[in-house]
Amino acid sequence: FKDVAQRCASRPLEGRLDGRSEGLPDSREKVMEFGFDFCYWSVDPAAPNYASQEEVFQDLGVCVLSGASEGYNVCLFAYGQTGSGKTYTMMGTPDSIGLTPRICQVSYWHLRDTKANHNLIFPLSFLEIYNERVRDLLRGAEQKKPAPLRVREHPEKGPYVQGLSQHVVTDYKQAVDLLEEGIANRITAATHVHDASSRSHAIFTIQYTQAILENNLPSEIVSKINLVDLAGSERADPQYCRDRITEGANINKSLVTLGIVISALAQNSQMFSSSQSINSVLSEGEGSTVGSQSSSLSGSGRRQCFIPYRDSVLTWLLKDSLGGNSKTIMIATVSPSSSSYNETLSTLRYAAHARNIVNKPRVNEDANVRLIRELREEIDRLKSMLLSFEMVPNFKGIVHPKMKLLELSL
Ligand SMILES: Nc1ncnc2c1ncn2[C@@H]1O[C@H](COP(=O)(O)OP(=O)(O)OP(=O)(O)O)[C@@H](O)[C@H]1O
Repeated sequence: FKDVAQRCASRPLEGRLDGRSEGLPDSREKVMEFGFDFCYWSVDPAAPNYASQEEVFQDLGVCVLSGASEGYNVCLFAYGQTGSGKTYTMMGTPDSIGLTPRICQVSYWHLRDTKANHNLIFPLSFLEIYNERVRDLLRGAEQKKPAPLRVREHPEKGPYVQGLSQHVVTDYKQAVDLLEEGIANRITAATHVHDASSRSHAIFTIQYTQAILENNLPSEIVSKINLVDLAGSERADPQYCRDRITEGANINKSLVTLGIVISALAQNSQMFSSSQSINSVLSEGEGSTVGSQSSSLSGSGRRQCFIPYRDSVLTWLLKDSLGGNSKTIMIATVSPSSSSYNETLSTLRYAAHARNIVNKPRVNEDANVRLIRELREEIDRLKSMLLSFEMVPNFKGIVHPKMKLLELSL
């Protein structure tokens, strides 16, 4: 991703974890290095380097909001082992609200400030993926046991959930009520480390919609903000009941697929950037004929990896966020406990792969407005061509067939 950040948001240890860490030094003394854009420590609120929710919001949440207001799709997702602080970071607690409500809060401040223009609207939706099925978390009491929703793919807009409810609310209070309703509907269960572990992946989506006037035409820029709280990446304990084991297997399946997708995208991005640098070296050295040679080199060399987005509902739904038109931030949460060494290492490796992905975000322009802009640019280009023909002395008085065509097309 272009803007990957890792949050090493270590939380205070709970009794059970504490007991197992016992402050013993870790025997594995090999130093491993991982890069990151931001690193936060949130174990002891009294520590001078303690990172508050506000600080995390100022770094990451503001980035999300500025990307969306510029017209880009933005995705922020939290990945890490069970109990490491994903839900705390994404949602927070009533006393310490997390990224999602803060992003809503600032969005609705914008809405209030620009209300006179009626140019902003933010439909919200909230879903969870549980056992590879999509559930609408905002269906209310109307459906006791809602049928799973189907994922479909639009040729231009990409994957979407058919029948997912969209809620247009007008202030922060209503947005937070919806968020709380969704969180309460989410499936949680006790695991060996966490009493209320999220057993599903949750995706809260804000359709950041701006009505604008471009080229004197009313148009809309719709940027999608996906805020994703993943289920914990832990191994299923064989002593759990059957439901927990099935859940664990499905969580692992989707997280393993996410890992494969991230690795494949990272590999493709690296291949692309190395073929770009070969191209530039060759073209610098050998002039114009080399371009075709080098492209065949990269073309006939290693082939781009296939990206198995459809192997899990999670990766299918996040297809654009992971490898397409989106600015994406990954938050990796890790526990300070030495008993979590392996999980921590695997989380950091996951994040290190994600850092290599280069997405291609673009402003989501209205298709008609884009067409008009492109046509105007084409007219300007043709006009300047015409002018340059007229300026060439030999062409004075001679009606070149291309000029005739140009005049006709203008
Ligand atoms: N930085 C923090 N400061 C204070 N409390 C925290 C912090 N991070 C997490 N906690 C608390 O630790 C507990 C577990 O955190 P949380 O639910 O966020 O974990 P999780 O990674 O989402 O777990 P799971 O994957 O099992 O859902 C919660 O009670 C939460 O409030």
